[in-house]
Amino acid sequence: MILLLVSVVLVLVLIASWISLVRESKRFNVRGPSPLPLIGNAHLFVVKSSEFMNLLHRLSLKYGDAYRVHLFSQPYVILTHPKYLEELVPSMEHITKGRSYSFLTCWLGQGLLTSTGQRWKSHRKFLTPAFHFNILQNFLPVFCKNQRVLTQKLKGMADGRDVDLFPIVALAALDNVTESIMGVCVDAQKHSKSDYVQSIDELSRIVSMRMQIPILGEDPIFNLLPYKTRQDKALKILHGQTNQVINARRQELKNLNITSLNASDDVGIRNKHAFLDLLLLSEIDGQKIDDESVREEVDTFMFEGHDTTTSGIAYTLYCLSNHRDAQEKIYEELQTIFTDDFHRDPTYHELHQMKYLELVLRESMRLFPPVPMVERRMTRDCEVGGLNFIKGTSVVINIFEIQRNPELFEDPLQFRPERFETSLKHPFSWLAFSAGPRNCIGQKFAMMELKITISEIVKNFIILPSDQAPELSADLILRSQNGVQVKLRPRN
Ligand code: HEM
Repeated sequence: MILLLVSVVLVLVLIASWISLVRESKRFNVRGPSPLPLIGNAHLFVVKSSEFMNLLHRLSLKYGDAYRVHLFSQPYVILTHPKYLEELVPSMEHITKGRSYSFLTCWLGQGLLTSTGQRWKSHRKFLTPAFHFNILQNFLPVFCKNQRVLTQKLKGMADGRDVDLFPIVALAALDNVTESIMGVCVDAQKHSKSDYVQSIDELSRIVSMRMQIPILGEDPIFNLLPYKTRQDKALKILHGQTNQVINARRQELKNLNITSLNASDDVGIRNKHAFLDLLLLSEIDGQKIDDESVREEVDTFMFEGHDTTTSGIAYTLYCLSNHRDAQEKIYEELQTIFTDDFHRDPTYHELHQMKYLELVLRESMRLFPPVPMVERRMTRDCEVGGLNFIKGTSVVINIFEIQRNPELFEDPLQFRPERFETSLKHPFSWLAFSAGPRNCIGQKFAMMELKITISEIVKNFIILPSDQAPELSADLILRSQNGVQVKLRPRN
């Protein structure tokens, strides 16, 4: 009898859920697959991570360049054409991030990437000077020093074997960001097994899994699994390290009797703590930023500033491995810049002279955008760019797909850096650093790091193709299931 009752209740719940999902899906003026009871379209997303981008491509071919899916009860609209972005991307209203970013809040709290509203506005305003030329040029010697370690490492591998660039570059990028943002050297390239380095890796993996496997995105289920304990352990180590660095610098400033950015010429500009000092000494509405918020911003820059550049560097080198002509052009450009001593470090001004390299970076990040998608959440029922959204919809801008659209880029799968010598067909057709008010605040930092790394590698090595093409996978970052492989041969 009880079994019968339970079965009846279950069937009623399933029917109610199905009716509600079908009704909701009809409120969108875009097409999409019919939702199933309870799970919506989540079953479609049970694919290998290397199939994820292909799945999105197939869905856009079937349902158009704006389509809807439901992951459980959560509606998503996926946009694969820039015509829908004209109102959305520049908007100061639709700046709230989508649901996927919620997996990061345990780590980054209300840092710049994940926050919204007034908090985001005021933090964006006070953090913008951190990427001023005066501060960025402090980081140049840091990047060059870490690059020398990377070049030495790669020399030991330049014997024709396959080299998976991703993990090797990731350690160099981690060193670059830790030293420039926190002002401390963790020497990840030499101590890759340190608790801190391992915890960053662990947390990135867990966040990535939660984004790719819909069921792990559900907190009640995730919290029951061993991943939660592993996440807590990694968080304790990461937050502990950030707090320790912040406290040490706060004490130093106190000992030096420095209480504001103007107190000393050196503070905030010409010193290795430039970024941290800005956070510790700036004021918002006459108030210093509290410790927790400083920690959240430091962690945000640590997160955003290393996996992104790793992906950018690894995939650019992959593109170059298949295009020897482009490598030679970069090499020739470098010869015209470094006429006195070819192997010395570049100056900030010389990085700007690397024009062809810049085209190569733009083209590589068009084909392999390090951030393949970004997501906004609609905070009310609204119509934006001709599309109807209901409150709570996550709107995904599929940068990867947009940047490979044949309407916007001729022969889109061809690697052709010269295409960026002429203007774009649509202002939002190249979105590697996104656009509008929530674009990448670190893009100058990133371009500087990318130029230093790629130019040094091209100076020292010929990059040859491996037989293995990367199997693309995506979370917040474009990765590869089988690594990003190239072969290296020393020049000369
Ligand atoms: C090649 C390297 C990079 C790429 C392709 C990239 C791309 C992006 C993109 C697409 C966004 C928008 C994210 C969104 O809308 O959700 C973003 C935001 C952001 N990026 Fe980058 N990024 C790179 C490097 C960096 C670096 C080096 C830093 C810092 C050191 C950084 C810090 C940030 C921050 C803090 C945000 C959030 C900005 C806001 O919402 O106001 N990024 N980045």
